[in-house]
Amino acid sequence: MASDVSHFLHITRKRYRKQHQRLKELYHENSFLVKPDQVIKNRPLIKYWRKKKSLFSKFDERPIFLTDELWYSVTPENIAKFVAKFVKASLPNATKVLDVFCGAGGNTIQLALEFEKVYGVDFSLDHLYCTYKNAESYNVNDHIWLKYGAWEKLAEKGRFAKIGIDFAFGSPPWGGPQYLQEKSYDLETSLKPMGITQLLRSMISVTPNVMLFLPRNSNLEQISQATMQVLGPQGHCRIVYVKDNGFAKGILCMWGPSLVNAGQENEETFENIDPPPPPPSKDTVNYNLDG
Ligand SMILES: C[S@@+](CC[C@H](N)C(=O)[O-])C[C@H]1O[C@@H](n2cnc3c(N)ncnc32)[C@H](O)[C@@H]1O
Repeated sequence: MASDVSHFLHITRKRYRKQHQRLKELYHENSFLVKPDQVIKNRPLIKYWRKKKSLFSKFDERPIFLTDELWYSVTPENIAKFVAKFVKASLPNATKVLDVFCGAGGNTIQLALEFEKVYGVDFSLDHLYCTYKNAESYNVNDHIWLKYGAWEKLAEKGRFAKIGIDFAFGSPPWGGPQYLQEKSYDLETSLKPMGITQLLRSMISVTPNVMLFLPRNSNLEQISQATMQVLGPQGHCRIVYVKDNGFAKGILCMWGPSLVNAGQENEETFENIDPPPPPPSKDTVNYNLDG
């Protein structure tokens, strides 16, 4: 379905004139469209180009839009699909969900395939535009509502506190591919735009059901500390290690009783995330997704 420019200009209000104009230009120039014969000049991006269909399975069928930064920061489709299906199974009555750092829409799109309304936030207009265009390629653009702005400011103003968000997801910037150079990733100083305690607090102010996608070498002690600081000594966090084709991709940290108690408590390892998992149940001990 082709959209006209008026369909996504709600990303910026008329009063943000510069951003409004920029969005119109991006649209008219079809900016950031990845062409099939594109020459990737930025060498570190070549490895992402080679596995582009793991980022968006529709790469060869439908137009996909990515900035250089998004090539390495978009959530691969099978992980995003797993997240969306896991949340749907844990919170079957949820209707409104929030993706705090929506980037290229990897998570927003999969959430929109499961839930009625997905709010996406990003402080990059180029990225919001990519989210919208990619959502169009997956025919879910009518389910998404995009908000331009820095999350810390929107949270401080309580922008999403009163609209009844059922679940909030966040894949915050890890600081580029060099995040693995730290033996133990410091979640208070390396995570952007704020440390884990502040980020969790800001998301919990919107909904009790929160999930973050974080580096696999994250300092778990800091997650425990953040949980206690924000939720008190009785607070619980569940950590799921995500592996794809045998490679650890990151961890999913979740808060809120429905997410924490779905399936088994404590830690699990998820192997090869395609095909999507069965709905979590109390009886499930480990999800073996190797097929
Ligand atoms: C790791 S990417 C998210 C990838 C996304 N989940 C996807 O699948 O495409 C992080 C995103 O957060 C955005 N971002 C960084 N700091 C932000 C802030 N303070 N407020 C809102 N968005 C921010 C960046 O522009 C980037 O698009």
